[in-house]
Amino acid sequence: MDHFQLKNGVLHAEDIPLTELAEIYGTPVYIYSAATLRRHAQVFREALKPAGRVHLAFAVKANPNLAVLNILADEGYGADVVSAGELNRALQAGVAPEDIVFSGVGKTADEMRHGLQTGIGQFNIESAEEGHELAAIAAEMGQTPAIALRVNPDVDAATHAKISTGKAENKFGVAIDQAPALYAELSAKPSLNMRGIAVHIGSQLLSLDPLEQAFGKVGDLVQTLRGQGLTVSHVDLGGGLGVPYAPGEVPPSPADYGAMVARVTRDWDVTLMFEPGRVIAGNAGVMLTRVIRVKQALGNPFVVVDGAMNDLARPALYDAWHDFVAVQPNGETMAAHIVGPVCETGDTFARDREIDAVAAGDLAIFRTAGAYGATLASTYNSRALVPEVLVDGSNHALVADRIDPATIMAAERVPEWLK
Ligand SMILES: Cc1ncc(COP(=O)(O)O)c(C=O)c1O
Ligand SMILES: N[C@@H](CCCC[NH3+])C(=O)O
Repeated sequence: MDHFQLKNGVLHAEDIPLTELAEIYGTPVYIYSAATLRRHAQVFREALKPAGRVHLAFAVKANPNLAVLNILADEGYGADVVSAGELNRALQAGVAPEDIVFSGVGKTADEMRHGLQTGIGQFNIESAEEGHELAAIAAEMGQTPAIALRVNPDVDAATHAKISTGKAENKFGVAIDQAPALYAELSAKPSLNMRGIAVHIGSQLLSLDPLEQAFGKVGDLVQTLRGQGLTVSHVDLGGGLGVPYAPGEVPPSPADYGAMVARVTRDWDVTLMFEPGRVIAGNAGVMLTRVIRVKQALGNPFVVVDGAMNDLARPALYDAWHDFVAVQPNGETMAAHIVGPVCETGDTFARDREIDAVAAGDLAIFRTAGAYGATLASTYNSRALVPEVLVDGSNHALVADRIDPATIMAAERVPEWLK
């Protein structure tokens, strides 16, 4: 069920009209629905019931807001983190250290120490170099962290090139053919508890086939490793499940995903781990924006909104589609380009799109902005950092301030010698 719905002609977030939220918090602003987050967390968990022993870790990168993480921690989710900053957020939100998985190709020595001091549940290591470095640091600290080796199965996830991670040319993981030798080498290190394999081939996947192909290769690897007398008790299958953005886009349902996972992993006898991000948070958020003006042009008019590429970067980065919907639709439509005020041609949300008719001063939302939305925001063009609001039934609260350019400027210095 969609928690952003029209009631009496006005789009609401749960029980609150978006007109009211715009009045209170200003625009542009991200609005999250707590009910949607909880429901998605529950649906995903339910979908994986047939797969047996599972550990769910929300991919913090998708939406690191502390209020969002609190909700997911309450739903029993651990956290998949890729930096000390994300690790600290997860801890602050109440995620137990043992439920935290540390992924990423570029963990620094300091970040490894921090993870070890904190007692996180698992490091997913992505190279021989990283494995040796972590072994040395763990030995120094007298620890034996649990480790999964992330493999690169060389499978085409059929998603945007910039969010594909499982092809041989991508920087992620160890080539799957090299995994047996490296796994054996690292298993011999007394300071590492080698316990599993991790895989994540990309994000916004719209077909289960590449996932099934990758998981099949991982299953073969598990057999090979066990055949070598090595222990494999955990397999982390990553995230990646897509969400519908554009009309006609139909991603596999969590239930279909769960059924495929259960079928492919039936004989593995491991604890399965998952790192969902977008499927939990994507549809739980919208970006609310106000039309500054409608500029007539040679072709279709430009609808200039007060949200920009620095607030919602996905269209500029990946040519991504986000539905644009008027908060108080009048039943008419118009063909237009939707653009922000930033001085880049790439600050374009849509071209020649048939949208709800809007005029200067009207409110509208970009849908499906709860994942990789606010977290990718910047202050480019000295714009404010976009704020975030959480709605929970008839409650609403600012969960991330609008950081204005003066605050950013206050953190800058002109050296004495230039004065
Ligand atoms: C290692 C890892 N795990 C999990 C995720 C979350 O992916 P998604 O948001 O597509 O579920 C990502 C991002 O693609 C990732 O790189
Ligand atoms: N930022 C990307 C997803 C990146 C996934 C990171 N592993 C997006 O908005 O689609």
